[in-house]
Amino acid sequence: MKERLPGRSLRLFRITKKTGEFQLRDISLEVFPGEYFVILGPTGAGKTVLLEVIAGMHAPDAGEIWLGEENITAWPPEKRRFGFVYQDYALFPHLNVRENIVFGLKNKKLPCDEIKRELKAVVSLLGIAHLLRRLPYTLSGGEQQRVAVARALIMKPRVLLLDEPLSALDPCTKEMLQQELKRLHQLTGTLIIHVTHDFEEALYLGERIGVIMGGKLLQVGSPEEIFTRPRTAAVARFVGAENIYNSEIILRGGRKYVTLGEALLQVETNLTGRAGFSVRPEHILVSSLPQPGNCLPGKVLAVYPRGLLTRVIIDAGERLVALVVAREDKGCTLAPGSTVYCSIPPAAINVFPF
Ligand SMILES: Nc1ncnc2c1ncn2[C@@H]1O[C@H](COP(=O)(O)OP(=O)(O)OP(=O)(O)O)[C@@H](O)[C@H]1O
Repeated sequence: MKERLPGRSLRLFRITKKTGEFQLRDISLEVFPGEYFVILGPTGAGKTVLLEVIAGMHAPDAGEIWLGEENITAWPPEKRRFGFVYQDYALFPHLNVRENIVFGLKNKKLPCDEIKRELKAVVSLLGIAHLLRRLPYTLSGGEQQRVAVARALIMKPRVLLLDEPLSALDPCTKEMLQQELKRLHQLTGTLIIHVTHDFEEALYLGERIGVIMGGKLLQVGSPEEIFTRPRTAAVARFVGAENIYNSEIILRGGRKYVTLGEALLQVETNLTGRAGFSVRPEHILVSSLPQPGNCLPGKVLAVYPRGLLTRVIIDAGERLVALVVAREDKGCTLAPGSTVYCSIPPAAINVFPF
């Protein structure tokens, strides 16, 4: 875990907010000073509503928001001094890039030379000096988003809120901007809360990730934890662990096992009784011969080549999805109807409470 920076953490205590039919439910969370925190969830999960409650655009129905030692729940957005960057950039269309960026500082009636100094710094940070005279409609999506980030950063926000800032960009620009956001965060040490539905983006950027679904914060943890140790079937499914089952935990000879079809698979867990478990497709080793350890026979149902990886659907008593690197399929014939053996190391089996 990264060393905590001095400064103020942002804490949410039991936030509830109803908008129409939808409700944010009892959300508690602490984001640490200088942290890059990603809120990850599917469409309609409540990510934007949560971000807008944090920004002060909506008052929560219940619960409190604290910044350091101050209860800011009733503070209007301008008093919070949080930056907000939208998915669609929301630049003022009639102002050029320079005017867009300095808009907030001009409103604050800062002296001209101070505005110039701040502009120069933020423009060089984002590499957009050549764009200053352009109008927003002449900019690419990536350029517009850089300008939107500059406009937020120049205000030296106490917290920077990013609402799906990369989702309208092509994959190449998106990757470049991801790297820039990481670099900007390292340089400025600003506490950032970044909302996305894209778990690869969350894995790359988040120092910690909170997964939200149906208005509930289901899990908060490091990217590694969320990716390999989801604590519910819903989170497991969302982060791409396609093999999800329920089982009784069976104790035999001092070891614990779960059942998959007819097979017993050894697991590493403190849980007892009924439990769920998930296995990521890329953690299943498919071979033509039985292997030592957790290994179950199966019949190939379907094979879908996907470039370097092949997606294999196997009937192993239960439906199993494996992703195999073509060169590493241990010479077995991956064709529908062929018999294969699936090895799943105990460490690759994520057991969670039922
Ligand atoms: N003002 C409103 N009135 C009624 N319902 C609303 C309002 N604002 C949001 N909602 C509903 O709340 C739910 C959560 O919306 P929100 O925009 O927070 O989702 P999201 O997780 O950001 O999704 P996306 O990734 O698609 O942007 C949705 O079902 C939405 O229709």
